[in-house]
Formats: sequence, C-alpha cells, structure tokens
Amino acid sequence: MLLGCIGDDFTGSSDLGNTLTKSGMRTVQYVGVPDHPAESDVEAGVVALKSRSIPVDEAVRLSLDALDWLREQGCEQFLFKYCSTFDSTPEGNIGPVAEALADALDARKVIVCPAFPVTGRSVYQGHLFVKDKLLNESGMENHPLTPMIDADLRRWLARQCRGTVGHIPATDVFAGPDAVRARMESEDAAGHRLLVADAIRDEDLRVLGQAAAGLPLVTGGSGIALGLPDNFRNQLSGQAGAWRGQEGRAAILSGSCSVATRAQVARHQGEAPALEVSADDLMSGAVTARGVADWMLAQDGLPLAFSSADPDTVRAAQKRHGRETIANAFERFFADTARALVNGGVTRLITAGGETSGAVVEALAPRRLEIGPEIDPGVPAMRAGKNLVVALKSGNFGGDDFFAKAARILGADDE
Ligand SMILES: Nc1ncnc2c1ncn2[C@@H]1O[C@H](COP(=O)(O)OP(=O)(O)OP(=O)(O)O)[C@@H](O)[C@H]1O
Ligand SMILES: O=C(O)[C@@H](O)C(=O)CO
Repeated sequence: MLLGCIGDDFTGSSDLGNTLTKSGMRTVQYVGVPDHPAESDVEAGVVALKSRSIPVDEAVRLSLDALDWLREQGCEQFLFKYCSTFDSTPEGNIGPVAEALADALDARKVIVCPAFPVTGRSVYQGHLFVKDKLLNESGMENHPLTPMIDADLRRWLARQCRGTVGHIPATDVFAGPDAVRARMESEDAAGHRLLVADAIRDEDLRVLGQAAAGLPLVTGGSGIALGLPDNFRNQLSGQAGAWRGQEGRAAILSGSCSVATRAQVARHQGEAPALEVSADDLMSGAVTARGVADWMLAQDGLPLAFSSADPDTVRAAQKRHGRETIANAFERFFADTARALVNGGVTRLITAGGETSGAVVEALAPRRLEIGPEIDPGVPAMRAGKNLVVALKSGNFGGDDFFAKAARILGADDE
C-alpha cells in the first residue's frame, strides 16, 4: 500500500475512493480499522471512520489507530479526508485530528484544503465558498450537527488547534508547485504547521498535489487527492479493477436533511413509493424499523424511506426531543431498517447522509468496500459483499435524479 487515507465519515471516504480510483490507484475502503492485513494488490487504502461528530478525544484515538494500521501496511504518505464543507465545530474534530496525526508523523507543512470544484466548493483568500455563496450563507449554517457559521477557514481552524494556522494564497498556487513549496517553507519558518491552501480549479489541486510529493501528511476534501496518484505513478499497476453490477431488489434510506438530498427526495416522491418518518413518530414508537422495512419490501419499484426534513422542522424536533437523542434514534432506526432490508432480499442499497450511511454500513459490517463506477461527482457505486452493492451519498452531492440513477448503475456491469 502506497497511500494511506483516513476518512472522518463513510460517504466522504467513498468520495475519496472514487477520486483515487478514477486517477488510477487500486483503492479499497475499509470499514473502521481492520483487524487483518490489507490485500497485497491494494495501492491506496481508505480507513473509513465515523469520527466527524464524536467527542474530540475519541476521534483522535480512532484516527491514530487507523494511522498505526496504515503504517503497518507500508504506506509512504497519509491523507486525512474531511468534508468539502469543512464540517466541524469550534472544538473539532478536524484541527485536533490533523495535529495529532502531524505529531505522530513528525510532519510540518501540512496542507489543509477542502476544495472540490466540480461540486462548487472552492477556497479563496482562506475562505470556503459553496458555489457563489460563502460557506456560512450556503445552507451549511443550518446543519443539524455541525452548523458552519464562519467561512474563514484560518479563523475556524485556529479555534480548534493548539498551534497557529498559516495560508498558501492563490497567487502562489497559480504560480505552480515551486511557488507553493516556497510558501510552505516561509509559513513553516513563521511557525505555522497547518496551512490553509487556496484552490478554485482542479488544476490548482493538482499543483498542490505535486507540491505535496514526499510530505508525510496531507489533509483535505477528496479534491486534494486529485494530484497525489501522479506522485506514485511509476509504482502503480495501472489496473484499478473491474466492476460487476448486482441484480435484485433495490431500496433507498435517507436521513440527510441537506438541500440536495431534499430535492432528490422530492423528485423521487413524485415517481416511486416513498414513506416519511418524522422525528415525533420515531420517538413515540409509532413507527419502527421492522414496520418500515416490511412496507418497503412490499412495494414494487424503488421504495424510499426518509426522515429528510427542512431546517425549521429539524430545529423544532431538536427542541422537543434533544439533538443527540434524535440523532441516535435515527441512526439506530436506519441501521435496523437496513439490516432488515438486506435480510429480506435487498441487494442494491442506496443511503443518503454521512451519519446515516455510517450507521447503515456499521450495521451491515462489510469487511471491505470495493470502489466501482462513479454515479455522480463524489459518489461511487461500491460492492459491499458477494450479493450486496451500495451507494453512500453525501448530503449535498448528486443531481435531482440521483436515486434512480444510482439504482441503475448499481445494477449494471462495466461496459
Ligand atoms: N426529521 C428529522 N428531524 C430532526 N433531525 C433529523 C431528521 N432527519 C434526520 N435528522 C438528523 O439529521 C442528521 C443528518 O445527518 P447526515 O450526516 O446523515 O446527513 P447530511 O448531514 O446531509 O450528510 P453529510 O454529512 O454527508 O453532509 C442526522 O444527525 C439525523 O439524526
Ligand atoms: O467532501 C465531501 O463533501 C463529502 O465527501 C463528505 O465528506 C460529505 O459528508
């Protein structure tokens, strides 16, 4: 294994797996820290953690465990993958995890770049934009778990860190890898270890990737991985692996309340059987995982069960029941429903939302996820077992027709 990656959630890890596979690295996603060695043909290993919204100490401990395992597999460089919308709180977990990994690797000059231009995430003057909006005006300020209320990544990250945060401005990135390396030197000399890097185009990310050759630790969204495979080019087999689709029943579970998911749910509701699960019904016990799975298994077509709701509804429900209580209850609900669906014969499972997908994948506990073709930017089809394929969609990814498209691609072989 050449590149060792640690993802702070499951959908985000599959996004990274997608980028690396498309760039020609044979990539496997692991569900948590494996208790077995990696297969010898794996060139990039992504250890997917569910560490984005857990207590800081736990996120650090899990990430260091993942690092130990990846080091044992012989990795030469490490990548910490977080969300392209920098999902975190003033306490963490991005800053503390990045600092702990940097300490363990004795790394200085650590790039921090969540840019992912194809989905509209760019970093300019240290600020994160989602399309033409600053992060804190993009809808992310309403996120149920990690409301993003500051678009200045340097300021937000500094709140989470022990050390100071530096900057690699766009002027250097546009000037190429040598200018970026020179800027990293001067920021290092000024005592800054974590360096927020501007990037507005894929070519900027490739420049950062080139500049990062030989550095032990890189951090960012999946975009930062665009340029990394080239640094290993002469060590790669050139065979990313063939994809085999899966026939059989398909179903969708959506716990994501993000803007893109709500549009996908609205579109799907008009075309196929869909069942809404409200927080009140879940908390009162009026709906159960068993009941919802039975309903889904009884439908023709592509059934959807969703809790996706608008920000006002989410806020009101959180006020009534408590944010953590609801989050835990929905996670348990989606995990149990997924288990019942797979036991009931579903072979193609589509999930929306990072926390939701994490709960589902942990419940199904596949040993590894093999990355297949891209469904929409940032979302690959994946094989989770002999008879099971999955698509784990990040909240804000995918076009309005994502669900139907995902079911189709999960069912088809590579051409
Ligand atoms: N109807 C609802 N009322 C209140 N909270 C809800 C409701 N439905 C879902 N939630 C909460 O919203 C959160 C959704 O998080 P999740 O990570 O699954 O989606 P996302 O944030 O859109 O995805 P991503 O992390 O990929 O951006 C969960 O914590 C869940 O408990
Ligand atoms: O980077 C992204 O936006 C996604 O891969 C993700 O992590 C969302 O949960």
